[in-house]
Amino acid sequence: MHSTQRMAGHPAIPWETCCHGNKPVFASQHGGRTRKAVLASAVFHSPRPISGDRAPVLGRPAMALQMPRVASLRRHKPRSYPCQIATAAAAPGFGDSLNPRLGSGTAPYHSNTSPNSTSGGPDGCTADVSTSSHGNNNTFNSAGGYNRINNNTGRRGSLAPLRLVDIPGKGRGVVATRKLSPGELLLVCGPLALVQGPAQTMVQVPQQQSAKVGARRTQQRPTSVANAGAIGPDGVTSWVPKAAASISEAALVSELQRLEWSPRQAQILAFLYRGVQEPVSTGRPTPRRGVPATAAAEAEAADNAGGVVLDLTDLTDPWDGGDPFAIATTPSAAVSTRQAVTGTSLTHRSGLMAEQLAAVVRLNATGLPSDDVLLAKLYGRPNHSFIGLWPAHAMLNHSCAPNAVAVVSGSELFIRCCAPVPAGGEVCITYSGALGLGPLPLRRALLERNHRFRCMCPRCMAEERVPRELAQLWSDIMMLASQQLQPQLVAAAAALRVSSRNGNGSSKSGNAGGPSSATSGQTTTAASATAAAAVLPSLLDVRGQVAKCFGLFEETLGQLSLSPQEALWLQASMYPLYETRARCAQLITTAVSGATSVSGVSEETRSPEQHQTHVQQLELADPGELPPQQQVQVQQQEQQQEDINELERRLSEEYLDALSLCLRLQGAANAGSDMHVQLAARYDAACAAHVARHPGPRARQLAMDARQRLERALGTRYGIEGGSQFEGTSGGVRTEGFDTSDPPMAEEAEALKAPLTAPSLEELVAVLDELRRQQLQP
Ligand SMILES: C[S@@+](CC[C@H](N)C(=O)[O-])C[C@H]1O[C@@H](n2cnc3c(N)ncnc32)[C@H](O)[C@@H]1O
Repeated sequence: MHSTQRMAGHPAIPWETCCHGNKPVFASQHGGRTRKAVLASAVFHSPRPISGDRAPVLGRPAMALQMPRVASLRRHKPRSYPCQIATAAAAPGFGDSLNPRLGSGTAPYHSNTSPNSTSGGPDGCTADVSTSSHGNNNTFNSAGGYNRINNNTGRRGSLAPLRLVDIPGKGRGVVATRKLSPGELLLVCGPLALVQGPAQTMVQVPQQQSAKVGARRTQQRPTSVANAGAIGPDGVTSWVPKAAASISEAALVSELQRLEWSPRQAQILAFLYRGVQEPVSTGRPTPRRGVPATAAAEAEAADNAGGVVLDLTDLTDPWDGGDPFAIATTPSAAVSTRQAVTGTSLTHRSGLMAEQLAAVVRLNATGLPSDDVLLAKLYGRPNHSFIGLWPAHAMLNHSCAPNAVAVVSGSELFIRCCAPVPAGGEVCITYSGALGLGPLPLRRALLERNHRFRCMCPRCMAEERVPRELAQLWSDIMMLASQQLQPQLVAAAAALRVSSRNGNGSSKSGNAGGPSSATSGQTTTAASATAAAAVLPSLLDVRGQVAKCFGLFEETLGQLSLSPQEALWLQASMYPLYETRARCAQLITTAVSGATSVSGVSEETRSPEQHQTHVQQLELADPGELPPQQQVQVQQQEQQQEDINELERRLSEEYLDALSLCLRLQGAANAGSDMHVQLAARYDAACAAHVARHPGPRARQLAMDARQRLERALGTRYGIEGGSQFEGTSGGVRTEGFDTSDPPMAEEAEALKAPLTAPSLEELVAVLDELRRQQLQP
């Protein structure tokens, strides 16, 4: 099981001496005490080369790592496509969607990705902006108020002072005319058209095995931290319904063709189509993908939009309140894009032909395997896969360090600020989903391929300054992590699952049966402990390699002159490595727990009656009254237990540290995404389990810190009623900055509070707990 990949020139590392060749020393012939002693020494003496290893100096050949040459990043074919809404949402088959802009946010480096503190800095996209030729700024209240709410429900609209402008090199975009803060609700958008899949009431997470381990352990002793805060044995963290349907762009095109259009909706559509036609000149100009319009259609589209100035507020509620459009359901989704597009070349009522409608959809639509799971649960609604066109949302440009996040709930799309935006700064979302947590070449390739522009956001610019040799080294490290270390972890996790299943079965039979079944139960438990121990060498190997990669990466990062924010962004681009580290630490914790779950070979071979007597002796007898030989035995066992507890505490802290760093990186580059929230919830649960098992001031501090970070992540995505991190917000609607001396505005602000009241932290945490309980169910 040992990997042969080692850092060149590094001496054998101490823990290798604990493994005889490739054979684990934890084989059953070792006595319980011996096994534990070896186990403790193996883990305690594992290498700590994080800062100790020499880093290559700049210019040194990048391949300091001995690893198989792997396909270059550029040739690496991602398994799924980015989506416009930052999310980890990945559902089986969704990546097969015909829509290249849709699909899961699954990171390409691992078969399943887990889904980061909300420390994401300002986007800095303060590009020279000029007032839009399209924008009608009359409705904007320069006193700092929101724009009008133009619908019957009083829900949809622009809630912050935003302005639609022309941004050089990007077409149109949205800027803030005052400072915005994380958690602030910016836009509540209604769709122009929406296709939803069938209702999904079941939220299934392929993490059950890990959860079962947790359930079993809780019967024996306090919750294991590794299981309480699990990233999951396969790194799957998504709460997305399993049966999520794949909906193609074609379904949305059909829906656009089907709808009865008034001139207003036709204008909005033509307005969106203009974005398809306009050339983009950022960086290296790349060809736009817009389908050349026929002269007649172009003239008609121009006519429809011509002279009409649409503002952001005109786009937030295309159907003027309510849901006059019927939400289409999936049958039409079965139509392929080709059929839908070539089958009809009719000019649409908007003046656009089917090809042009398809281009509008391709460039502006958004779809996911599920709308927001947490909100659906909170409001008792089913989830739906969907593809929709929200025109106001479609005005937001992309940044790899987004400062806004979009959340779809039912037919509504909410946009919240997720990192501070200075007055005049551009408000950007990410189009990359989880793939945003990858390196520059990968992000660029995907954006160029799917969206036809070259991203020049501050994060990309910082990463562009990294010397070629280092970029190559980092890319090699990522390849090692994804192509070798992660598969090794997946195999180890599978072996642990099997061992825990055996252990689970044994404890049942031991409880239910008579003496003979108890004996067989103990034997199985011992076997499962041995199996858990057998996984450790492979895990320790991964841990050593990850630590070396980490040392190299962090040291080379230190050689660059970067601001703290830039350093965080670059670390976020190596997220898979950080995640591998956390996962490895988690699995080691689980394996060690499993390996130490029986207390020795002598116990294994005792008869049930002998065992019972022994337990009573240990628990009830005053050690002073025991015969000397037994006193020594009791002391030895107590010492062993202390050693194991200390080992578990250190491993648990190592896991929490790794998880904490992952959370920080999510906050820097993916704040307010569902991945961020899920990870924050896991960190919170893991810290709570840690403090239960290893109480003390440090553990309590960790738990408090985790709860604050969860609150921040939730507040960023959903807004929190009275959240401590979000002073100035009221029910998710920020009232500070509103000119309350203006009576109509104050009224509107008041009216908004009711329908948009944000959930409280308690409500959200209760839903998170409920989701976790569902995960624990077999
Ligand atoms: C959903 S639209 C955003 C609004 C668009 N700018 C418009 O005028 O209609 C997506 C398109 O905007 C442009 N875009 C978005 N983000 C960009 C960026 N960071 N740099 C350059 N172009 C960008 C690309 O042409 C992309 O295909």
